[in-house]
Amino acid sequence: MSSAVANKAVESKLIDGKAVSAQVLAEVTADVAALKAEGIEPALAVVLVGEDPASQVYVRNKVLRAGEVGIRSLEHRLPATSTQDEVLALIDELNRDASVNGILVQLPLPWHINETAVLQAIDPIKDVDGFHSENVGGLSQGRDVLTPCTPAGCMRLLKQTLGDLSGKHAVVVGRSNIVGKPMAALLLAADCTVTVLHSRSKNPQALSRQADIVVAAVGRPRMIDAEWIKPGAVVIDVGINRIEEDGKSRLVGDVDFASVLPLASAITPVPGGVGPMTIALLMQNTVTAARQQHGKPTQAQ
Ligand SMILES: Nc1nc2c(c(=O)[nH]1)N[C@@H](CN(C=O)c1ccc(C(=O)N[C@@H](CCC(=O)O)C(=O)O)cc1)CN2
Repeated sequence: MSSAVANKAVESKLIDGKAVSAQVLAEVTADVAALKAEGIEPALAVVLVGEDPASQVYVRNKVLRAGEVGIRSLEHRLPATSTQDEVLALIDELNRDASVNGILVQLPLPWHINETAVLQAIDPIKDVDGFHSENVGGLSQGRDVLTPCTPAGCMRLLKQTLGDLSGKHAVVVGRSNIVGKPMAALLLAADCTVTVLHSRSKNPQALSRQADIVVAAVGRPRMIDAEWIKPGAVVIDVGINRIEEDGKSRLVGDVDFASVLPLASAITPVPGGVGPMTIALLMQNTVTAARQQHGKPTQAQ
C-alpha cells in the first residue's frame, strides 16, 4: 500500500474534534445572534485562581472563543494566595449579578481551597460546567440540566459518528466526577448498556473487549491498548497527558493510538479530538443558561 493510500485509510477512521467543534461554535454563533436580536446578551464569567500554566491557556482560549461567538466574557484572575472566603465572595457577587449567565471556576484549584465548597457555591442555573450537585443529580435522573462539557462533547462526537446509540454496549474507563460518572449517565440516557471500569475492576480488558463504544478517561498515558478493544469498536479518548519522549514534550491520550487504530472503526486523536469539544460545549451551555434564565425553552441538542 502506498503511504498516500495508508494515510487516507487512517484519516477515514479519525473523528475530527476540531471540525465538529467548529460546527458547534457556528451553531452557537447563530443562537447568540438570535438572542441579541431579542435584546439578550449572553455573558460568561471565568474565574482562575493561581498561575497553573495549562489552566492559563485554557482560560485564555475560553475567553477567546466567547468573543468569537459573540458571548460577553468577564475574566477574574485571583492570586494563588487567595483564601477560600475570597473566592466564595467573588462567586456570591457573580451569582447576584443578573447580567452574568454563566460562571466557570477553572480546575484544579490551589490545594488549600476546597473544590466542593467552591463548586457548590455557584448558583446551579449559572453552573455552565454542570458540576453542582443539583445538576449532577438532575443528569442522573435524566432531567434537562446543564451538563459537564467534556462528556457532552463526547456524546456529540458519538452521535455524529454512529447516529442512534440505543442498545450499544458502552464501556467507560474511569469514574471521575468530571468525566467518567457524567459520561456514564449520558450514555445511559441515550439507551446504551453501560459498564464503568475502574482501578478495582476485575479483568477490565475482557469486559472492555465486549464494548461497541469505549470511552477512555483514566488520566494514564496510553493505558488502553489493543487488548481492550473489540474489532469495529468506536474509541473516544478523553486523556490529555503531556509526556517526555525521544527528548521531546508530546501530548498523548489514555489510548495507545498506534495499537488501537487498526482495530477501531473510528477513533478520536489527541490532540484534536475531544479537547476542542470541551470549550465549544461550554459556549453552548452558556447560551442554554441564558435562555433558561430568560424563560426561553432550550433547544434539543
Ligand atoms: N472548570 C473546568 N476545569 C477544567 C475542565 C473543565 O471542563 N472545566 N477541563 C479540563 C481543562 N480544559 C478546560 O477547562 C480543557 C482541556 C483541553 C482542551 C483542549 O482543547 N485540548 C487540546 C490540546 C491542547 C494543548 O495543546 O495543550 C486537544 O486535546 O486537542 C480544552 C479545554 C481541566 N479543567
